[in-house]
Amino acid sequence: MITEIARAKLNLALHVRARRPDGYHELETLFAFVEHGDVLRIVPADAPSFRITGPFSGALAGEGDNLVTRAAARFAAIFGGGAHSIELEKHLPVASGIGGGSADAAATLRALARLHHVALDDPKLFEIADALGSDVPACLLGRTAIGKGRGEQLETVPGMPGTPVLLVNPGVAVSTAQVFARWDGQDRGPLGSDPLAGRNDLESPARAIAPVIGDVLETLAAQPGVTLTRMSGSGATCFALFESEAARGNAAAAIVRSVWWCVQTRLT
Ligand SMILES: C[C@](O)(CO)[C@H](O)COP(=O)(O)OP(=O)(O)OC[C@H]1O[C@@H](n2ccc(N)nc2=O)[C@H](O)[C@@H]1O
Ligand SMILES: Nc1ncnc2c1ncn2[C@@H]1O[C@H](COP(=O)(O)OP(=O)(O)OP(=O)(O)O)[C@@H](O)[C@H]1O
Repeated sequence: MITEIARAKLNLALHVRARRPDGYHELETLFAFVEHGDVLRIVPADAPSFRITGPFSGALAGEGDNLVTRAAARFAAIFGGGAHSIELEKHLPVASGIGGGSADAAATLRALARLHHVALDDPKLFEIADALGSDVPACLLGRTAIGKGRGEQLETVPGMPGTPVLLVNPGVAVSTAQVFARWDGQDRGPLGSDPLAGRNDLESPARAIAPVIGDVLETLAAQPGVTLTRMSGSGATCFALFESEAARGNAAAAIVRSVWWCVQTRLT
């Protein structure tokens, strides 16, 4: 059995530069990953099977299609390898800006590659990832990186491993396509030499759809020891970086009294 962690993705900064004729947007983003994530278990089997367990399995129960099974089908079409029994233990909220589905698809590709002796840097794996979604190549790479284009042009950069992080989601699912559609079309400039001094251009359109995001950001920014507060991706999950684990713990204790999903983790 192969086990892979599908780590949550954060956009430490996300600059939207242009709307493209194909309906996508040109981005400049700083991708980072945290320790917390979904868990994927894959074992070769006589017949294919797929089951979802874990605290957020219910949100996906009614959907016949899943990025995990799509990734497995595309892997099989290119590399072969037969049937598998797959379990996805869902810990990340769905449609929440931290790339849960993308991380699951990437973890599926990594697990199958390990099982069938395909090199993790095989360009065909990246082609499969690219076809599955804009965030999947970054999740396959799984390292701190600047992303350009649709998000698939990646350049690794030094990360800040071990930095204490608090993830907070107010329990509102936000559609990525709807948030991009509300972007006002104004280019506010590139990522600078310090991307952490940047911004998330999807924050304003996401807040128009889910105003509670403003409350989350305000609550996080008010916590002692916070060094950065921002929304990730198209929302609604927001994150805060802290100067110490103690400061993060105190913030989590204050926030956990609300009904918001709140997880203490670290950057990888
Ligand atoms: C917001 C981010 O999470 C930032 O990392 C990504 O840009 C979104 O990545 P994703 O969920 O993997 O996105 P996809 O599944 O490729 O696209 C979902 C929808 O988001 C919009 N989309 C996505 C990526 C992009 N660069 N421009 C877009 O306009 C499109 O309407 C698309 O139909
Ligand atoms: N394994 C999966 N986990 C979560 N969502 C999935 C999965 N497979 C398919 N989906 C579909 O993908 C949609 C987006 O889910 P996901 O959790 O990846 O969004 P997200 O966190 O907003 O991603 P991003 O940050 O890439 O925009 C869901 O509404 C769901 O219908």
